Amino acid sequence: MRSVTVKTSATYEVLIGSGLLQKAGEAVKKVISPCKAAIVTDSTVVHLYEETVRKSLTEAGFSVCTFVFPAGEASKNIHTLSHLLEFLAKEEMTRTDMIVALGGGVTGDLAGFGAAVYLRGIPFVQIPTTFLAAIDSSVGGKAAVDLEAGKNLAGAFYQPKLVLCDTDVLQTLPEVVFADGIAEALKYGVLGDAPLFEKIAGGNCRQDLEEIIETCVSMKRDVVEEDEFDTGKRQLLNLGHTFGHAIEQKSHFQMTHGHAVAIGMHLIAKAAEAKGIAEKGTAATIAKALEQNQLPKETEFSPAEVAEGTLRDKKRRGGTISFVFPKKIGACEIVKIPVEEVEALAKMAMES
Ligand SMILES: NC(=O)c1ccc[n+]([C@@H]2O[C@H](COP(=O)([O-])OP(=O)(O)OC[C@H]3O[C@@H](n4cnc5c(N)ncnc54)[C@H](O)[C@@H]3O)[C@@H](O)[C@H]2O)c1
Ligand SMILES: O=C(O)C(=O)C[C@@H](O)[C@H](O)[C@H](O)COP(=O)(O)O
Ligand SMILES: [Zn+2]
Repeated sequence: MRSVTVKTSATYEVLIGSGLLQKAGEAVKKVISPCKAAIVTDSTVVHLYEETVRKSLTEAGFSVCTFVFPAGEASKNIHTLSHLLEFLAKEEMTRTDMIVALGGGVTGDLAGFGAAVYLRGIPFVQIPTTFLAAIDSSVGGKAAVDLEAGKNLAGAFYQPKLVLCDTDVLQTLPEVVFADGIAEALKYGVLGDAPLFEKIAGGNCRQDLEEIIETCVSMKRDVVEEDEFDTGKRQLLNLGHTFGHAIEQKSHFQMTHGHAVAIGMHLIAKAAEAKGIAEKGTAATIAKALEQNQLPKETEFSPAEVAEGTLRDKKRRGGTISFVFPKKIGACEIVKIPVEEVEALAKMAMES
């Protein structure tokens, strides 16, 4: 088993390895005394892993209730959050009780936000079950729901007490969902680790899962420890997300996050090359890696539509929006773009 320690406003362990679901109760008990545990999970994961986690928690002395919501991004909204909060209240959960987020990034973001606001904050644990959640969303404390107006527009920074990443559960992931995680893993490669990018681009990442998860989580840990509240360096983790989030919102959240990030990363690499920021060939290298992993690289939306969605990005400060531009595979920089130039940038990205 591997372990990464994250030291932010709260300090916690990310445990990565096989068989962790069965040991969840004992692992959680080391950081939270036996109490009432609300497992939050979706309509797919509940049938796969809820029983194992429930049994393990019960054997360790926790009493368990379960909140289930319909799987998918379309559930990551204020209505599901409201149902979750009413459920917690009905279950008479108190400040010493806890939430266990069992699922992908949608579950983690929703449950984390619920934990942050219910009674102004109760403890929570992340048990990621997608590759994307394992390498990215379960760590760092960003919790949110989408608004119709845009992605993750209501949320909080709220760190978990523990992250249990059981690599066995990734075996049941459909390839298309696994590919969502590959898009975020490629992001970590483009941001700062060219060998990681090469390994993932080759399309064999199911073989080195533990190592890849540890590498990505460690990179995220380094960034989040320096800038927990997203005022500077952490914005680098938004590579591909500025256009990507706009595409998700324009698709009414039908396109998955990882697929939208894949397109966003390719588009911004093309724009960076056209502006002379990125080394020639960077966008083509990213395009090839996406193709080899069955990920999309272009959008049907127009530059005007993408630009319109982009204006709601959280990196907007008054008249400018910060974009993350690749310089080459393994290095990126943040550049402020005036709001009125965003459509031209999107056009440059789509037409080059
Ligand atoms: N908080 C953060 O830092 C952060 C980082 C990256 C992404 N995110 C968010 O994460 C979300 C995307 O997460 P996701 O890609 O995990 O999507 P998801 O949670 O919707 O999971 C994808 C699908 O896989 C199913 N599933 C989950 N685990 C499974 C398993 N082990 N076997 C079979 N099926 C399984 C789910 O039921 C779902 O249908 C987006 O909302 C995105 O904004 C947040
Ligand atoms: O943790 C971060 O910081 C990230 O940016 C990771 C992203 O992969 C993730 O999708 C995040 O939720 C996007 O953040 P947002 O602040 O733009 O909503
Ligand atoms: Zn993301």
